[in-house]
Amino acid sequence: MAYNVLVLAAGKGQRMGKEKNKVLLEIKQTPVVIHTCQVFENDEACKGIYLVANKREIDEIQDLLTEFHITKVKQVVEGGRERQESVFFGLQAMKEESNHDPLVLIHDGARPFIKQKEITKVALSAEKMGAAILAVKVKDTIKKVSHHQVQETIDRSSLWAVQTPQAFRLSTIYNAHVEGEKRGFVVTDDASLLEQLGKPVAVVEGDYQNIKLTTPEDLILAEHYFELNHGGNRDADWTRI
Ligand SMILES: Nc1ccn([C@@H]2O[C@H](COP(=O)(O)OP(=O)(O)OP(=O)(O)O)[C@@H](O)[C@H]2O)c(=O)n1
Ligand SMILES: C[C@](O)(CO)[C@H](O)COP(=O)(O)O
Repeated sequence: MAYNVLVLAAGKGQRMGKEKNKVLLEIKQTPVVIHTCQVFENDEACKGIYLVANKREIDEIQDLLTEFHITKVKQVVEGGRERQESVFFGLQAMKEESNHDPLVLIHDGARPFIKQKEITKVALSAEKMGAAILAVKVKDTIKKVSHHQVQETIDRSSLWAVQTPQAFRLSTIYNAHVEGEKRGFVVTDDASLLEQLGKPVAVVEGDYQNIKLTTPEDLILAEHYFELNHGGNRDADWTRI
């Protein structure tokens, strides 16, 4: 099973509240997005990385890719205003370079703790089912709230928290983005486009450690996950940033 991966790094990281884009923050002197790319660089099933970045950060990211020997990057693509647009720009670049219909994994650059096991699981599921996502069962009680009043408690037995990578045939997800644009779909993940078009999406159990670095407290968790996975170096000094 071979695939190309689209790594998304063109956000602003506003919820993180730091001076720089959160995917450029460092864990042990290595930027988050490089940690993410290294996972795919080391996966022999990954045949190409397409990295989507902010226009003003492309040169910095190109230098980082060289410095950290990320050799599988085929293109660094300029992102869009929203994640959905960034994905579409990345898919367009991938489609222009592909002479076949490869499996494509779409992954948040802000999720550096993705593991090989989950990548393989979601890719194999998509190869079989056409589309697959990683998700983990929610652990909290979820309520619908309006004006600080509980409206409804949602039965959590069927609720899952969705992660990335999300995996598809390139033509499937590219066409879904085109159709979604035509119909004015606004989505926060790519599988939603297929769902709204009535197409099936398989769910593969993910790993709770595959967190998306979003708010400052995620950085504390990231430091511990890094130690857990890379040995006990406490070099991740978030106060430096
Ligand atoms: N226009 C955008 C927005 C987001 N992303 C990427 O999509 C992933 C998930 O998005 P999110 O966590 O929301 O990142 P930001 O948009 O940067 O965060 P915020 O909403 O706090 O600004 C991130 O790796 C982010 O870099 C992107 O490539 N292009
Ligand atoms: C794609 C995603 O990570 C799945 O949970 C999530 O939807 C991204 O949302 P964000 O607001 O762009 O971080």
